[in-house]
Amino acid sequence: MTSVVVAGASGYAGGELLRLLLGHPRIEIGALCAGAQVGARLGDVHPHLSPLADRILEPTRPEVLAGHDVVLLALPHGASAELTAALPADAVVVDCGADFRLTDARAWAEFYDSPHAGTWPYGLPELPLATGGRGRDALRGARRVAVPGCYPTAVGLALAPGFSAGLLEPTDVVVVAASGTSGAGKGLQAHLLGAEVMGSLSPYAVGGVHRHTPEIEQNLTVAAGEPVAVSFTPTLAPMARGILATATARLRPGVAASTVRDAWERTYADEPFVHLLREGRWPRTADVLGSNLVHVQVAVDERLGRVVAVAAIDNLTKGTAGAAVQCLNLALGLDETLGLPRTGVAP
Ligand SMILES: NC(=O)C1=CN([C@@H]2O[C@H](COP(=O)(O)OP(=O)(O)OC[C@H]3O[C@@H](n4cnc5c(N)ncnc54)[C@H](OP(=O)(O)O)[C@@H]3O)[C@@H](O)[C@H]2O)C=CC1
Ligand SMILES: CC(=O)N[C@@H](CCC(=O)OP(=O)(O)O)C(=O)O
Repeated sequence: MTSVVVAGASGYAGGELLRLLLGHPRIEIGALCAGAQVGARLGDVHPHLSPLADRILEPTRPEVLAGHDVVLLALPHGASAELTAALPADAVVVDCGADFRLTDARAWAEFYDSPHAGTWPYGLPELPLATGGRGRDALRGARRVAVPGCYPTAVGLALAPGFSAGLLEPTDVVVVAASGTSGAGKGLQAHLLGAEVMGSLSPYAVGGVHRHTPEIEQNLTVAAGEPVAVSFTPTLAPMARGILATATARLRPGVAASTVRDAWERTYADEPFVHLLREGRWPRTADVLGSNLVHVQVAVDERLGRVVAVAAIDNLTKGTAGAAVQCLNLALGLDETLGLPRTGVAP
């Protein structure tokens, strides 16, 4: 068995990590670490995790994290670099935060307003690379992994097939995506949730300023092999979980609708978690809840010569914790799908 410590165990992403790890056949759950809630019973923080109810939250210190084979970090941005520096080089560290996702230090400084910690292998196994192969090629055996942001996962998987097949113009990409409130973490204020979020759809970070913009561009640039620019607008939706990303891009001249469908079919034919829906069916957040699935659909707006691609994920599963477990599996040389649900919860 492989021992795993979870830092940020009292948060939403930490709770989802533990839910998945409880069903993983090769993992033994070690220490559960937290910040302000150190000393609390896990059952009081996450009542849905009954098998771990009597476990006590421990401080997030290097000496508590060390001694485990795998360290899963689900902490606020900026906390990972110092902690990781104190850990053995051969421990597998998988970071759900943003600190090590971007390759461009200038983009990091612009969007995060802090020094760039560095770049780790990027945890999107399905992302087609311009050089051939997929993101997973860099994750097998990795000792450090940066788990993607939830919006970049949905948008990247919606559009990457068109960019890697050279079908789309790189300069006119528009994305609008809606997220459930758990995307904001437990810190989202209760009065906002009750009075203002529930019962309304609310755009935020409008005008190209959301910090996932450079990460979305980075992923599509990797797929295209040339710089891709994206106009991205996120929206907060009155639901606990789920992301629905709707992305449109201009087709290069002369590209036929059948070529578009073929590119998406070829890209996802063998992907265990990406399900390209039958033509005419559209992704819905409810269909992927609690699973590591990505539902994708694509259509051509023939009048305007644009592709419209839609992806749905559960932001806490494929958008964070499921991706972390998928990367952990690859890093450890295990079957990539171990411990990861491929069925949702309905209704
Ligand atoms: N929610 C989502 O959909 C996604 C989240 N992520 C990323 O995952 C990470 C965690 O997010 P999320 O779970 O939503 O956030 P939460 O706010 O729900 O949880 C944050 C966790 O970090 C702990 N923590 C906070 N400050 C410290 C500290 N100084 N030292 C030790 N522990 C600390 C908290 O512990 P305590 O409560 O005890 O203080 C809590 O366990 C973030 O980097 C986030 O960006 C990534 C993709 C999607
Ligand atoms: C609804 C909501 O607020 N969502 C978060 C994204 C969560 C995520 O992916 O997290 P990272 O912070 O790890 O990049 C946001 O827009 O900031």
